[in-house]
Amino acid sequence: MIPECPVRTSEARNRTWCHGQTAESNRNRSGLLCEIKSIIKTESFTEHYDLIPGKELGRGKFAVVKKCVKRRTGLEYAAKFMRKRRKGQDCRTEIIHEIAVLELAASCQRVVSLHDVYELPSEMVLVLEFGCAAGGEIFNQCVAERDEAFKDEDVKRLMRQILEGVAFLHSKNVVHLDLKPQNILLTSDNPLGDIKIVDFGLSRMMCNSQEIREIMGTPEYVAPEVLNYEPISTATDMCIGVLAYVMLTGISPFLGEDKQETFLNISQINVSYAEEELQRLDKAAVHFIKSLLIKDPKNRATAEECLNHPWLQTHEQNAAKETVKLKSVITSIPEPVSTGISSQHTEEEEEEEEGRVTEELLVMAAYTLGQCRQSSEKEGLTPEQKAISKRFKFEESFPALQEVPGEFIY
Ligand SMILES: Nc1ncnc2c1ncn2[C@@H]1O[C@H](COP(=O)(O)OP(=O)(O)OP(=O)(O)O)[C@@H](O)[C@H]1O
Repeated sequence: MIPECPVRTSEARNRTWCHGQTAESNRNRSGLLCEIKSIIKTESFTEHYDLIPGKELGRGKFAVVKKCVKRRTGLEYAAKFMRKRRKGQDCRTEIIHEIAVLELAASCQRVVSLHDVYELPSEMVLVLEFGCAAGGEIFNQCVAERDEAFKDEDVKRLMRQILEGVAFLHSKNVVHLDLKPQNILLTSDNPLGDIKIVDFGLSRMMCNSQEIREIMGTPEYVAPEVLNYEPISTATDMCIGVLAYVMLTGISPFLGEDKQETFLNISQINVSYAEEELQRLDKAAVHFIKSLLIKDPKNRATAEECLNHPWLQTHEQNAAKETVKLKSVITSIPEPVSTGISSQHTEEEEEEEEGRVTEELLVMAAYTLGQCRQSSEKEGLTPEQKAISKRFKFEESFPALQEVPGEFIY
């Protein structure tokens, strides 16, 4: 069952992504959507919005994102300015696709929402919600010192939300293909808010009859099949395992001394589970990561499966599941033959009984984990292989793999 992604409004829930068209006719051959519902405004952007001077929210190779205020309402937004031509190539189609994907995900609260679209002579401007992404990138906490970094409980909550967003996208056959800490924003950083997924510039629509093979992504987060030029699928997004590793430890598991070493680490799934930062973690968290850092996409856990992973269950959910299991074990035990001895329990006996039940629950939980670990080792999950990994360096950011003609200069 696809987990229901929190929706914004009932109106948003009813939005369709392809007005009067089938999904097939709205998709071109490379997995790009080509129809949008948004009205592209051609009047002057600055007539309606004031750019906040000096407030650049972010910059990618394709875009610069600036904070702005809508004159009519006084509300704040993030304006993403995207150049239409990049080194002589018309990239408008890619921008239209990004708009279409944002429209498709309009009912999912875990995805940034699109407010307005403008077309200027050389750029398109995507006016995105800002207030809900005011806490910045989760990258900042990933590179912070341990005392300022995410607590394990925070990672669990945020990871659940990321997976809700990704499961929603996958249910619509969209693969993001660039999930990394820079593309997961927070609604606030103190107190820690909720996540918003941004940047659908590399995303693609999947369809059964068509194989997509493209070289794209960011080196540390790219999946082995992308490096091997093998077909891309929703499993390609499950580099979420890398995200979980980074969020929990501050270490980028595949990062090598240079790009080649990083690629080698990825293609061999050269990842160390012996790092000190991993040793202190809940075993279920490590098992979660192991279920995703797998070479064969078919063997990786899906977003839905991840959402049901024991690590991401709340204490209450885990306890409820164990109680159900225990009840089924108890009911399967045959009734004892009556001996004529009174079966009435005293209060002390009942208390003792409860104690035994708790003990039994703990044993069952441990057994479940042990079993999972054994089976994943059988599936060929890497033993403690030596990997070259290290903490992030602020200045160290690889360019996206895709050959992008020219830098975006704004
Ligand atoms: N809605 C938003 N609110 C606040 N900041 C944002 C918002 N959207 C994007 N940003 C910031 O701007 C950065 C660049 O945006 P985005 O990733 O969409 O651009 P891009 O050119 O497609 O990037 P890349 O080259 O990494 O693919 C983000 O990493 C984020 O820090």
